Amino acid sequence: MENYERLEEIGKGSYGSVYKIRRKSDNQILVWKELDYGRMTEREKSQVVQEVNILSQLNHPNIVKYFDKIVDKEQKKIYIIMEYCENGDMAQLIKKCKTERDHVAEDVVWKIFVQIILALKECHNRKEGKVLHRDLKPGNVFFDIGNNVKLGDFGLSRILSQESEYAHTNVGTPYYMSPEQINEAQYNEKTDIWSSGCVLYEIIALRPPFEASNHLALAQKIIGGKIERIPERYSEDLQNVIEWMLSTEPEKRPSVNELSDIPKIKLRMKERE
Ligand SMILES: CN(C)CCCNS(=O)(=O)c1cccc(Nc2nc(OCC3CCCCC3)c3[nH]cnc3n2)c1
Repeated sequence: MENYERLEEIGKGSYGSVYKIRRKSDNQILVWKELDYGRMTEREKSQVVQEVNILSQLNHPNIVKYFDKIVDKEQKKIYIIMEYCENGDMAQLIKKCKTERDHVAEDVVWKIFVQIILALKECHNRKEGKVLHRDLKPGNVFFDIGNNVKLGDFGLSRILSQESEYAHTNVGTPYYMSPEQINEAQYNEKTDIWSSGCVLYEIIALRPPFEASNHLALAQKIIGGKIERIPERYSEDLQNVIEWMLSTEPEKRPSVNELSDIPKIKLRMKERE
């Protein structure tokens, strides 16, 4: 802890507080996420260790970098030290576009989309075994100082295993819940594809693909699978890829490899090599 100076709180995740910190050795600005394991079962604690180990192995320009962990036995807290993304999260960008009645230009949408797919490719195609994000949403897509996309909180959401009370604290509306999750089927990489489709839709339409005033109506819309066409200014290509990602049946959704073969995506991936 003495290696770091705690600066201001950035916000509260479903697992605990997120602080901006300064590493004293080189004045680098980072963040730490506090995880209170005081009320966790032995199984949950071993899951945290396992998830943090996976996080430490993920090394990709479009995934928030994990640096270190500090275990405070007295306070029963784990501090996960990660890369700080100066330009905030996509939820803020969407809010800004809405208030300024300004849309994100189509080529910017493709640039963001390509980086999300590159991050998912790193995880879904990982040779030591695929890693699922499990909680993709605008609040988990960050931008660094160069406006590069950084997917955050990989695996952290799995740390909140279903039975732990933490998992139910994030009381937000489950806009991004996939049909299979509603039917309590198994979560798999196609579920990450679904939520990425929801994120993409929201950057474009500045609202989620499915909205309702209560969870039941929302679930019916999600299972119904009908989505309004994205604003006319955006191309058919964009509409088609979103519809493909939001197929109600997981098998019908594209894998990250199939998405990478779409010409407009393939082209931009080459540009980034
Ligand atoms: C309280 N709200 C208004 C949000 C205010 C704050 N906006 S914001 O959009 O998150 C924001 C603003 C500027 C910089 C950053 N950088 C940042 N944030 C992280 O997590 C944010 C945290 C995630 C869980 C929920 C709470 C917030 C990171 N995780 C790893 N690297 C991170 N870099 C974020």
